[in-house]
Amino acid sequence: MKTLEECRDGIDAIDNKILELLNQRMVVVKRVGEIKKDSKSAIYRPEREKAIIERLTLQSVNDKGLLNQDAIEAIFLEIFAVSRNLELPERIAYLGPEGSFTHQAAESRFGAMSDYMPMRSISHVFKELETKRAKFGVVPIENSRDGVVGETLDLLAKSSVKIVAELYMPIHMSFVTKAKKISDITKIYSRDKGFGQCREFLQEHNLSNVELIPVESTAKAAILASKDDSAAAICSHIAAKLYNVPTMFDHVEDSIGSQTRFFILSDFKNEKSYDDKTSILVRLKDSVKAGSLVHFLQDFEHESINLSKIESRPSKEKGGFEYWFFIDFYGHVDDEKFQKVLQKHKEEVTWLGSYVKGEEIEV
Ligand SMILES: C=C(O[C@@H]1C=C(C(=O)O)C=C[C@H]1O)C(=O)O
Repeated sequence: MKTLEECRDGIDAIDNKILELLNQRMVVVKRVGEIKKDSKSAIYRPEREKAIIERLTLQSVNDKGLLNQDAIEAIFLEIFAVSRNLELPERIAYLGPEGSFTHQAAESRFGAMSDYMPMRSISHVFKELETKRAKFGVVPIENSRDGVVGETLDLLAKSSVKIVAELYMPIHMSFVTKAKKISDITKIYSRDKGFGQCREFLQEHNLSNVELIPVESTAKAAILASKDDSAAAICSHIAAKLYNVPTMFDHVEDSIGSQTRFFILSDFKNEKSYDDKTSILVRLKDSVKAGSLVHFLQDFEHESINLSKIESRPSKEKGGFEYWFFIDFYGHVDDEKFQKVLQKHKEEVTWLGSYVKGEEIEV
C-alpha cells in the first residue's frame, strides 16, 4: 500500500503531464483561432464541444474510468472556455447584478476566465450585443415555476440577435450568514420570491418571526448579509461565494425545486449537431381568423417536425388583440423538412436561432 507521501508524488507527476498536454492543446487551439479568423467563422462551436464530451464520456465508460459525464463536463467546459479565450478574448453581457442566477448560468458556459459584464436589464444585454460591445449575451427565457420571461421574447422579436445555445439550470437557494449560530440571526434578506420559495425551511428553523426584508435581488441580499453578522440572506450559491458569506444550509427551497432555461445570444448561425432545436417567431397574416394557427401547425405535422413549445404573445403593434407565436421545434433551420415549411410561410416566419438541445434537469 502506498504512503500519503508516495501518493502525492504520484499526483504531482500526473499534474505535470496534464499541464504539458494542456499547453500542447492550447497551441493547437491557437491555430484553430487563426483559421477561424481567416475564414471569419464563429469561435464558439457548441456542437463540436458537445461531440467532444460525448466521445470522452464513451471512452471513460469503455476504460471503466472513475469520471462520469457530469465530471467530464465540469472539467472540459472549463477547458473549452479557456481555449476560446485564447482563440479570441470575448466579452459576455448577462442579466446582472453580479451573483445573479444568470451570472451563474453564464459562468457554467464561459468559465471563470472570461470578461463578464453585468447588465441592469435584459434590454441592456441586447443593446450590448447589437452595438457589438459584447460577443455573447446570457438571458433567462423561462422558469419551470414562474413561466416565460416576456421581455426576452419581445426583444427577440425586435432584434437581429440570434440564439446560439440554451441551457437549463436548477435554481437552488442557499441560506448564508456570518452569524455563528442560527439563534443570533435577527433579519433575513432576499427577493420577495425567495422568501415564498423557502417557506417550509423558515418554519422548520423557527425563522418565521425573524424580520424578513425583501430587496431587489438575491445578490443584493448577499451583499447586505456580508456586512452584518446578525443578518442572513437567501440567495444563489454564486452570490454567497462572490461576497464571502458562509453557507449555513444549502438547497433551502421547498421540496419541488425549479429550473430556469437560459439562452445564449450572439450573431452567428450554428452548424447542425443533429440533436438541435430551433426557435422561430410566427406572425400569422390572419392570426385572429379561425384555423390559421391550426393550418400553420399542420404543415409541421405534415413534415413530421415535432414542436417542443408554443407560446403566444400580444404583438403590441396594433391596438387590438393580434398575436404572435414563439415556436420551438426539434431540428435545424437548414433541415430540408423545415425549409419546405418555410417556403410556404416565408413572410410570416422569422428565424431566431438553431442550437444544440440542452439537457433538462430532473427536479
Ligand atoms: C477549438 C475550437 O474552438 C472552440 C473550442 C473548442 C475546444 O476547446 O475544443 C471547441 C469548440 C469551440 O467552441 C474548435 O472549434 O475546434
